[in-house]
Amino acid sequence: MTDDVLVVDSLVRRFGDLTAVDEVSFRIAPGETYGLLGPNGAGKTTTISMVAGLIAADAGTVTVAGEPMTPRTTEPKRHLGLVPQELAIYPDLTGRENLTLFGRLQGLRGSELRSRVDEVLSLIGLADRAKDRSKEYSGGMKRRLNIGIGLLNRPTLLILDEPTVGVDPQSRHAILESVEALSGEGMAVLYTTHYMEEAERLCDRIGIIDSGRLQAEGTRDDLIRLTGGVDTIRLGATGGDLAAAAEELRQIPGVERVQVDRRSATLTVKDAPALVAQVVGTAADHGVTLSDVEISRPDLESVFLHLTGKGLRD
Ligand SMILES: Nc1ncnc2c1ncn2[C@@H]1O[C@H](COP(=O)(O)OP(=O)(O)OP(=O)(O)O)[C@@H](O)[C@H]1O
Repeated sequence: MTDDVLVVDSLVRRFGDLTAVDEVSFRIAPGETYGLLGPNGAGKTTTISMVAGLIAADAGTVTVAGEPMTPRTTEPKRHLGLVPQELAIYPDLTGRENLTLFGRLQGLRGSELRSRVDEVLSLIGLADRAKDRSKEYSGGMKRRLNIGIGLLNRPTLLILDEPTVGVDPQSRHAILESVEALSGEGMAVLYTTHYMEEAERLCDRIGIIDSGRLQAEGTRDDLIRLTGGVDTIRLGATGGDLAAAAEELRQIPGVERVQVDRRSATLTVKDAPALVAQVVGTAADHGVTLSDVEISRPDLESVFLHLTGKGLRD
């Protein structure tokens, strides 16, 4: 027995000679946001299409809320809210009318339908535009309405397929905030993206997917550790005795290496934000005048590069 909302076990899907999804396994617990992070063509949409029971798997299983999911099963689909990449809204209907129509299709009626539509409109930040036809909405507002449709049935598991692609910054912000709010209410979320910033901000755990295979999985910090990643602090100097300062910088606990040239020192350290004040203070004690201080830390882009030898946006 498991309490996990979603269990994906050794999922495989082929298209002709291409194995689009190759032995992918992961789990999502209640209230957890799980990100599938990978470039275009990595297999994200194909994976979630099997999770949502839209297409059949060639091998492997999907279990939603304890029940097996296949294209033929209906019961586990009640627990799902699927927000596809493509918009599935009626442009001539208002936001409210769209939600009401889809709510009816899902079996909601009367006052229950009206109150759920109101709740969803406020969740997606469209309450004040509810009476406008959706064709008058910005691209981002249309996407938010698309997400709203996926929320009507109060899903246990919400699946969002690259929900912020091509949206304006304001709508992107609103979408990310809604996902955080839903997750805060205990909803499990499966979120696909090729934006590492979104995976870092939203996801409790992240699966890095490329060429149909899950290359690695874990929290952001777990994944960063895979790179053997260390931080760097770079000091740019316009004057003072950098070499003498470097001798002392090497003695600071947590500083692993210091490389010095005429105008700069680069420190390899364990935790740059925790050490930067002491580093700057030590340099100042040696009369070093700093022109700039730069911290860099490995991110999920570095992890992807480490695992696959290429960038996320190649
Ligand atoms: N119906 C299909 N027939 C043939 N090949 C397909 C089909 N659907 C997907 N593929 C291929 O499977 C691979 C994975 O595609 P998929 O759409 O799952 O990737 P993705 O990570 O979601 O990328 P994107 O964000 O571009 O959709 C790609 O090489 C794609 O061309």
